[in-house]
Amino acid sequence: MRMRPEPAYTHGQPARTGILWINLGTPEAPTPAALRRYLGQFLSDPRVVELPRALWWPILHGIILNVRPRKSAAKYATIWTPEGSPLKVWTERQAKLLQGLLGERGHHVTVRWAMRYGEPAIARELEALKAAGCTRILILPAYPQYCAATTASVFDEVWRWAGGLRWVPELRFVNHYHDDAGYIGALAARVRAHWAEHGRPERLVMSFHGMPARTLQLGDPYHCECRKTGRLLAEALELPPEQAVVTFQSRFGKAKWLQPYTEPTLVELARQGVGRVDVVCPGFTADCIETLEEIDQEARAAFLSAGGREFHCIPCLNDDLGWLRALADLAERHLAGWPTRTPHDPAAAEATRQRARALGAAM
Ligand SMILES: C=CC1=C(C)c2cc3[nH]c(cc4nc(cc5[nH]c(cc1n2)c(C)c5CCC(=O)O)C(CCC(=O)O)=C4C)c(C)c3C=C
Ligand SMILES: [Fe+2]
Ligand SMILES: [Fe+2]
Repeated sequence: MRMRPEPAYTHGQPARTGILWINLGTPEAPTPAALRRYLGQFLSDPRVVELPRALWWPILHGIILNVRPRKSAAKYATIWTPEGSPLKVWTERQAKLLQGLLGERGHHVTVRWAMRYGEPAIARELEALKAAGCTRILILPAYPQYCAATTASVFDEVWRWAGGLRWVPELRFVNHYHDDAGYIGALAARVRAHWAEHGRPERLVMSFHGMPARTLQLGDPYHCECRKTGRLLAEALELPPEQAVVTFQSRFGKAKWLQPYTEPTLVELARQGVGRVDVVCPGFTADCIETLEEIDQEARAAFLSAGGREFHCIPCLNDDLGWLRALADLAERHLAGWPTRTPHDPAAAEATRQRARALGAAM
């Protein structure tokens, strides 16, 4: 194994703790070129498309990366903000707020954020935490439901980075929080706030990102965790089971995906005479193309043209304070045993800086 040389000036520095908040990633711009780069990286991940390379490569490079970037870019253009892609804007803001909340609680931790695909890359942010003296790092994916395609792929990337290090920090990984009481409570409060302003729907559709159906048979807990989140949210809202529906969106490719599918379910509800539906996407902790375009634009149009009267897309958790407090609670539980309330020692830090200067290191 080849290990990169590492600066010795961090030796003896008091242990610092870092948290890396990680989301999926998003294109740099709503353009075909940026989408080709993003989709190329995303769809080359063997955790995402589990086909043999010899079979998948010609399809990806011959068809998908020639057709999809233009179509997807046009969709991204409809949701783009002056600050960039919504997913990136929210993810960054969540990290800042988490840092603030943990600081208020007296924790000396450094929170940074990263994207699994594109920038800021996981390796770059882990490197930054290490350079800041973090010898303990909590890996916190922005996915409440565990899925091999998302959560495990984040872990792969962390291990890849650690594999090239001489001094590997202590690492902890948050696997999932689909049934966390704080997360469910924040979702329920979000839905209730919407209802307080807009009245109640006839059905609450809880739409999660889909996955190929075979991953359920192969042992991925994702489907079960989505169903459980859906059940707990319906219970928290005291909804009778017939008013709450769990569905799966964003089908990709020709294979069978987890069912029921979101859009056909909404069309069927409209045809049955359901006038108003509200859709909430509990698997997305931040609004993104999947919620702002696929649900709020495409699914809305499908429901209304099938005879539905009123369609509400409830915003994701984003920068909701109740949610961020729940996230801070979750982080605190996972940090247990790491002495994060020990203040940073200025004298030791100065000694480290002097040592670095003596070693000629750039600080
Ligand atoms: C929240 C969990 C997610 C799972 C599980 C997931 C699986 C999965 N996704 C694709 C293909 C695409 N997903 C796309 C966007 C996208 N996916 C998630 C989350 C999950 N994906 C998010 C948060 C986003 C939004 C990104 C953004 O920029 O806003 C896209 C890109 C958009 C498009 O071109 O349609 C694709 C493609 C597969 C194949 C898959 C599981 C096998
Ligand atoms: Fe996806
Ligand atoms: Fe989509």
